[in-house]
Amino acid sequence: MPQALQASLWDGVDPPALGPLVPDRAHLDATAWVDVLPGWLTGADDLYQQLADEVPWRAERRQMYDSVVDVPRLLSFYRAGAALPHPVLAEAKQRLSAHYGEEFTTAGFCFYRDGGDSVAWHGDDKGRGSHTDTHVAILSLGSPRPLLLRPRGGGPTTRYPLGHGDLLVMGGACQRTWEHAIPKTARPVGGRISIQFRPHDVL
Ligand SMILES: O=C(O)CCC(=O)C(=O)O
Ligand SMILES: [Fe+2]
Repeated sequence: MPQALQASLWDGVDPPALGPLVPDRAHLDATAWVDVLPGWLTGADDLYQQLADEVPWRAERRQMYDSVVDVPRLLSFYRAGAALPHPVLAEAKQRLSAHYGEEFTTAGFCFYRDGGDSVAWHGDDKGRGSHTDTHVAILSLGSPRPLLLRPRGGGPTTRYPLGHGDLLVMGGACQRTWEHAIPKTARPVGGRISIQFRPHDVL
């Protein structure tokens, strides 16, 4: 039986639904923190497949020193005001805005097709995040992949496993004083879709 069909027989009877928004906070240091809520979104097997099939994914290429290389993941960006591909994602955006007291306006989608896809160490600091405390909320679907965090000045790496339906929110000074990454893995992993909700001018 194909994997996608099998998954939908197990889980497809339940529509996607968000549970209570009661994350656990870990303080990375005095000014940066991470909130984690495993399984915030349930019943999302069909949603994962719908997003994989229907989001207008783009493959990007970027200048890297003197060559142009493929960005190792597929991307799609829903700007402020754009209709999201499923109502439960609009609900997630609205509930995150109410909970964190800052309006999440945009949604970035990343599709990690397999363990060869990744995002290198970076902060979301091409905007307000370079000088202002803000939030970046990540909803993870599909195969589990760890999100790594490390202080910019150097120091130990912390690993947050992100599974199907899990929420992770980076807050405070996290985008300018810490870096995050999704490393490649040689393990055989399936696809993962990450949805990043960001406030105005956080990129
Ligand atoms: O895949 C993720 O959850 C993180 C993606 C990310 O850090 C970014 O697109 O800025
Ligand atoms: Fe990021």
